[in-house]
Amino acid sequence: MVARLTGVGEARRAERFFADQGPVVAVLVALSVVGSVAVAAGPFLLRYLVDVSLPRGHVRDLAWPIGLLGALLVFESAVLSARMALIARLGGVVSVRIRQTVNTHLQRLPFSFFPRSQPGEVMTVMTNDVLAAQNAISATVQAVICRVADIAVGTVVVFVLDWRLSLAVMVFAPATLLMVRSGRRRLAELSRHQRELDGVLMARLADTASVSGALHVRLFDRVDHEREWFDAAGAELITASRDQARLTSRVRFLVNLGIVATMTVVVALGAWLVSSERTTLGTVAALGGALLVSFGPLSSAIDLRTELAGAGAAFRRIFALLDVPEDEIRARFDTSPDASPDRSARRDTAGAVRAPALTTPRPAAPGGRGDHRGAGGSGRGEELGLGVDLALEDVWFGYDRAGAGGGAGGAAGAGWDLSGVTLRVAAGTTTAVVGASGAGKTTVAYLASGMHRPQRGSVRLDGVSLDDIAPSRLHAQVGVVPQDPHLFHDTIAANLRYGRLDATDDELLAALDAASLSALVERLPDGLETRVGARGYRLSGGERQRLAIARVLVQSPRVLVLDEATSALDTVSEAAVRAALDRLAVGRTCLVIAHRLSTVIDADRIYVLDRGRVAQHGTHHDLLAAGGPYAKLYRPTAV
Ligand SMILES: Nc1ncnc2c1ncn2[C@@H]1O[C@H](COP(=O)(O)OP(=O)(O)OP(=O)(O)O)[C@@H](O)[C@H]1O
Repeated sequence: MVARLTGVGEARRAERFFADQGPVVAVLVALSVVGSVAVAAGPFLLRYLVDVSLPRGHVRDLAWPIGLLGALLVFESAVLSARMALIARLGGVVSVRIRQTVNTHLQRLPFSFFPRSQPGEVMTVMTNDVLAAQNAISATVQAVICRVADIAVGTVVVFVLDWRLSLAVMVFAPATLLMVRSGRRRLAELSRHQRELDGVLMARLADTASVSGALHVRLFDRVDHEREWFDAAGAELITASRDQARLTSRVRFLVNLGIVATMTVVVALGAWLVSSERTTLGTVAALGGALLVSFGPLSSAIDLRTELAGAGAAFRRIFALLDVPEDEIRARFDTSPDASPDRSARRDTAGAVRAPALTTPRPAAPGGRGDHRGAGGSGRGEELGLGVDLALEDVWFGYDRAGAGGGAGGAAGAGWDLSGVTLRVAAGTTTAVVGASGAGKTTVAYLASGMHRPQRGSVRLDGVSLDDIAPSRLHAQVGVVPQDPHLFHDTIAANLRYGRLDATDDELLAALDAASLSALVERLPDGLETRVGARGYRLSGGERQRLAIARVLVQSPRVLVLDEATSALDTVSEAAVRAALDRLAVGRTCLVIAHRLSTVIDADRIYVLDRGRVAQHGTHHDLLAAGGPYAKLYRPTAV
């Protein structure tokens, strides 16, 4: 229904968002029929009033038809407001459904989607496009259910009143209807343009109004530049909406012209029929009333057309987002009820391989209750130093190949950011990855934590490929402290519980203590319940990093991936972060991405990356003694 009206094939898919709203639609249909029938009685009463009551000239003969007419109008108004309330409810349900579906889909997307997407793009879909879709669905339901009833009943009434006059209407009305169709393509084009501009505007706003965006706008004194950019884009948007309004009003004028022409013909023909006593004055008056009931919906069809043209572009964007393929591995292990009807990655539970046994006990969280996920042994104070080993085996990865289906094709070195990397971190040991900027160190961290999947080769935990481990299980085992840890705009406690939802306050305090943050939290007025501000900007850089470390302490994983960013900190902060990291690393399998060589001297093994390849590996002393890339990298820092 929506598809045909919008002229957008994808809109058919939107019908699923209100597929279970059958009862509401049924009540709407019933109300519409009742309302239209009530209105249909109006013209007959009018005819009686003009042809019978008025000539008699008695007040009592006028009173009851007028009273009944008034009562009918009141009844029709009540039906109309009930109808509007139901349509609003339907629209509300639909918009929430669309948002839920998009959100479910977003959470199931692979991480690689996000660095590629424009900031604010998703928000525009969630706000503007969902609103346009909601309005279109409400307008369509209104048009299709309610107005069809009005037009159908109106047409019958017109025929019953006088078939000759209604024939005149039948000749002119289709021409009026055709006018509604005029300018449809141009209107759709303008709507699409307007929506695109809107999207660009919102995306820029999301970028410049984010904490770091706002900081950089001010640091580079680009306040006027941003304002001018926004004003120029706004002016373009105004032009687009003015063009749209102009086109809509032109179509509306043509339609009104058609209605006036029809009415004129009806009045002229009616006058002739009355004067030649072939019909009564009351019939012509009643017919005029009935036509108003039928033509009213016709002229508002123009607004519907505008609404739907905009919705076509909105649906296209919503479904473009829903068509981004989900993370196949997550889909394979997902056992939740399928909330998204648009899942493109099929679930293949039969193909799901069991996760590794991972039976070795893992280190307990500081002051914590050990392994809470039943993935092996548990308990405070259990033997540390045991864990799982982590290995990258002949891993090939290219960002520009990600999402393109990977594949084995492509010559070595062409478009690969990692080429044939093999790297092992024995259980309970620390392995460091070093290399020049852009060598691929952070990419190794992404692969080791399953954020990106290699196109060739494999990443293994205890010999089991990450592809065969359910994401929930994998992320319980592998903790990551990224280069720029994200804190959510929530309390310290909530941020820490991102590590483990059921952690007790005591466990949180113990983790904060291990990260040397106890003093800070004690100083804060609301303690654990203090909000850290957008992205944690109410904390210092070092405090943010230590809070991120404490979060991973709460998570208490067996494998740790640390993408160090201590170079951004002053010496005191760095020492505090380093101490927290050391405490976090005890007894765990650690992969340290080192941006400063001074931090890796004690690592059990060091891998030197050079343009995505392993150039050397060994201990600090072996590598120094061997000369080569490591010695070259180390020397400048050893001064
Ligand atoms: N999201 C991305 N999309 C495309 N290319 C990327 C992306 N992220 C990184 N790269 C590219 O991959 C290569 C390796 O990047 P990576 O971030 O792993 O380097 P790094 O060794 O960690 O560098 P640094 O020490 O400067 O952080 C670089 O050439 C980089 O430009």
